[in-house]
Amino acid sequence: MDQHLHLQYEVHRRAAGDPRGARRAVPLLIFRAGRTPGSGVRPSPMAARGGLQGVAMRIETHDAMILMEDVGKWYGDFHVLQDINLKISAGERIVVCGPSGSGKSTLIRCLNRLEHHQTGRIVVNGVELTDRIRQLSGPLSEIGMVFQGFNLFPHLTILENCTLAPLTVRKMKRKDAEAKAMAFLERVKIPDQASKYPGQLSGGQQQRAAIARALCMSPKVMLFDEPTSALDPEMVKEVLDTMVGLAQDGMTMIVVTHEMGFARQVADRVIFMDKGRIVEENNPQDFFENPANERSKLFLSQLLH
Ligand SMILES: Nc1ncnc2c1ncn2[C@@H]1O[C@H](COP(=O)(O)OP(=O)(O)OP(=O)(O)O)[C@@H](O)[C@H]1O
Repeated sequence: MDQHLHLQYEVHRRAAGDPRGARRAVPLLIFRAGRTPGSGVRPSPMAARGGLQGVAMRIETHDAMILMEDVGKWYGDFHVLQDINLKISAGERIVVCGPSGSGKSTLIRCLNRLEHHQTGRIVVNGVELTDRIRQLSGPLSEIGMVFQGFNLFPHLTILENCTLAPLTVRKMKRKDAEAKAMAFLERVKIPDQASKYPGQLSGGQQQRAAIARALCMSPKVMLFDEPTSALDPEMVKEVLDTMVGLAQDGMTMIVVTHEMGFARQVADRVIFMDKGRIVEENNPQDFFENPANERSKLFLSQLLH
């Protein structure tokens, strides 16, 4: 489970000291949300000084919302992602599956800078993710992520969880942010939980609140990392139904899940990973009925037993 929920605050500042004025750089300064109850939101020391942490430059990727080219990543000596090549268009629904430890979470965490790749290139929404961009910010803040463990702020109400980023990152007026949050809480069918704290909700309700919170930032793409694995079986359906609704609305989605029924119903493509590689990329019908890879066949047969 991810313990590090960061919110990114974007501060636009003209690049200082560029005598030619040719590089219209937009420094992206990152603040970190307080992680202890009551600590509120504080800028990192560097951000408080107005320091430069990263420079984003728009890259033309044609119709690709997400582009991964020969991406590699290591944890120490362990090669966790190898030769990852992936192109995802706006509106596509991708399900990523594979055995435990195959690198699925790491792959999607690289897309929003919770992890850093070491080789190759990742471009998200026209922005290349370089080492200088430490976390999502600017155009990348339009990526929503939903974690297995919900990661709601426990000391904030559900409504406050949903309005925090729109108020601080998007600078929305409180009235508008709250109206938007309530609209999404209605959509995920928990408007009556708005004034409660996460600990007072069921797991399924917390996960739907987490989805509503992500939607409040008007994301262009949503990443889901095993969103139902921590839920009791009776709560899985309510979360999957919410995700199916999002898919039907045309949201670009990358979903790491073992819920193969969801994959069959929703996915445009299924990506199967093994030992850090994408070993099969197929439409759901072929993937489930005629998997091309021996490892996928074994994986699917084990799921059925
Ligand atoms: N921070 C880390 N440091 C070292 N190794 C890590 C780290 N995070 C993950 N790993 C290792 O990298 C491999 C891939 O992990 P990852 O979580 O991406 O796999 P996964 O396919 O999502 O697995 P699961 O289905 O069990 O969640 C695993 O062997 C894991 O132990």
